[in-house]
Amino acid sequence: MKRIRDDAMKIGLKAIETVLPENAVRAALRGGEFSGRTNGGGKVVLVAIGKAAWRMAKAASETLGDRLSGGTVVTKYGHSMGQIEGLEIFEAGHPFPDGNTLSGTARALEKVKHLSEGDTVLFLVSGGGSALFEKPRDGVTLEDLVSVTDQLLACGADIVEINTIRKRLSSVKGGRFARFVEPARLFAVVLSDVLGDRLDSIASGPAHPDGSTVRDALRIVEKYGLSLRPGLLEALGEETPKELGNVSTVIAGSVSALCAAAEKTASELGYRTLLLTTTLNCEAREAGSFLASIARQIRASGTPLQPPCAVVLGGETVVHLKGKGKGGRNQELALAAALGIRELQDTVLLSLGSDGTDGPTDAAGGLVDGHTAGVLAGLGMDPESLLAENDSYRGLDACGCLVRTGPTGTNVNDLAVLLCR
Ligand SMILES: O=C(O)C(=O)CO
Repeated sequence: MKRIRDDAMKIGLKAIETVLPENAVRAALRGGEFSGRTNGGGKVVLVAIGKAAWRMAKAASETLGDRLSGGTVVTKYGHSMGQIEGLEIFEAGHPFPDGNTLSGTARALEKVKHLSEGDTVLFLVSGGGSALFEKPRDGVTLEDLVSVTDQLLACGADIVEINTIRKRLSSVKGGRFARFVEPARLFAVVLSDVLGDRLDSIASGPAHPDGSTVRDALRIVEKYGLSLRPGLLEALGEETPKELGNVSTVIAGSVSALCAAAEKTASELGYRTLLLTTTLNCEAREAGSFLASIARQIRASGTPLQPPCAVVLGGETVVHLKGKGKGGRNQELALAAALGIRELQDTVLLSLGSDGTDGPTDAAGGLVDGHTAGVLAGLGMDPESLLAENDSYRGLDACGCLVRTGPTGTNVNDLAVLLCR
């Protein structure tokens, strides 16, 4: 089993490497679209927002050198790795915006305020941008934003719903930042952490026409019984830009790129590949059992693929916590799969978060095989009880099946790879 476990790790780590912010930004800036846009001269001013902002900005600064006329980076506390020549760096609150969010954003706006038609704003966007890039709409306070974010995070709303509300309380979200920089052009490089790569939802879409409407926003308020004071309801009633004429966008990293890279390595290692989905979004343990059923089918009848084969999935599963244990969605998926592939030879399942952090643990996910359930039983642990207690971390740790990568610096959802040799 060692060889196939090693193959799974190679596939997972190489896939993450492909979507590291540095690689993603360099590839986007070397592409013809950006060069074509900036060849005619004019200033290029950088604005980088999100958890990967520092690393994206560093790569842009190294790639563009003195073509950059300064800029601003706003990232989460602890995510800056020092000064970058010519750029101002702010660290700020996440998931709740704070005073630094507002001052970092104000500086960014200041620098792009008086640009002209031949100038370009290089806008580097990554997950977390909603909390880190903010200028509240007139009449909306920082305290309002914190209270609304708090309600939205607690009520079970998904990221598209959460950001539908955030956009309307903001002067920079929902396409309004792109309007602000007019007549300059804006070139956005986006590292997507939203399933389906909805550009109007990633970081609340500061430079993308907003696909959501006032009606959607009001429906969300009603659905979750949000308590908003009248001034905020008024802000929700104002429509966001639906068309922008000054923006080009490249999605430089996403779960699709993560999966494509996994398929490529698997195929180089001699596996037939099948990309099953890039929008996996169900309960983690159900995804694990489903993948185990596919493994059994492959072993029994060579369908849908003959071994050696790799089935690749991307997305983000959910866990509805019932127990008091410790774990994460990837670990729970792996543990459920371990039960289902019990005693299958040459079969492994890897599930890991591309950011290197799975739930409130130091692991990125789990790597299990046909022996894992038996090993757990030998240690006196019952996989079913571990699952019932949401205690996947303890079980996988005990049998050496946790994957620890440390923080990877990127964040494009999760990857699962089923390998059968
Ligand atoms: O809106 C955000 O900040 C997210 O993390 C989703 O992109």
